[in-house]
Amino acid sequence: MLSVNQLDVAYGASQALYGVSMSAQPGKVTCVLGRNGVGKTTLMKSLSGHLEPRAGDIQWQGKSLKGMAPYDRAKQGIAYVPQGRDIFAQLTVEENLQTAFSALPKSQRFIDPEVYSLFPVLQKMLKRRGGDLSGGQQQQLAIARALLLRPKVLILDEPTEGIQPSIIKDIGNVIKLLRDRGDMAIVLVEQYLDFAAELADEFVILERGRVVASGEGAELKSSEEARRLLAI
Ligand SMILES: Nc1ncnc2c1ncn2[C@@H]1O[C@H](COP(=O)(O)OP(=O)(O)OP(=O)(O)O)[C@@H](O)[C@H]1O
Repeated sequence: MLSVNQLDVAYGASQALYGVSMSAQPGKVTCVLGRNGVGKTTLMKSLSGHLEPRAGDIQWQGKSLKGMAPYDRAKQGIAYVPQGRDIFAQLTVEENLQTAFSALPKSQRFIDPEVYSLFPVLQKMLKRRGGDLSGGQQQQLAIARALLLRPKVLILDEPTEGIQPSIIKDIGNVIKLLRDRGDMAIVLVEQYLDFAAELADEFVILERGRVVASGEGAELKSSEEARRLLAI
């Protein structure tokens, strides 16, 4: 289990998270929801090791991740797909996938064909440059690259942002499939309540850096409070 306990995170003098606690379990999708600027990305960057909290702790399988760099967290199986995707525009799709290899032992440095069965479009585009892909295809590439790490925790920061509906549906199906395998904890940041409600087993809602609601995914669809907190 990934557990976040009383996390405070600040950018210099400006505090972005206040006493945030949450957990994510294998075989479940945990959705982190909230409007723009409430601290969702700050929380994800703290999980991935790109930001070090001012107070509180993050534990994976009972061990603190304090001070552990993103690269070492990736080696521990914590994979992060950032908002904006971070695809290398000048590298081909294949080369983008291969950038995952540096965090893998030599025996695992190959592109698992499963990635192509999850995202068939990538196989067709292996020699195309990352920058020539559509936003949706780049998102699929970023998720595929993270999956090559054989993650135990998969962190997806707004994978649906700016993406056409058919690809959103495909990404939703992949998330369900990965969840149903039972060995991966998925943390999904979302702005769209309907997409989140369809996938969430658990949820937390942030407002101004604090957790203001949490519960079982099944409650999300009918939750008036969720609608109020997420309405623009
Ligand atoms: N690099 C930074 N330096 C200073 N303040 C920052 C920085 N990044 C984010 N913030 C501030 O921290 C707060 C939380 O931002 P964050 O990006 O985590 O929110 P978010 O919920 O992910 O928003 P969005 O949905 O727009 O991505 C905001 O007030 C934001 O202005």
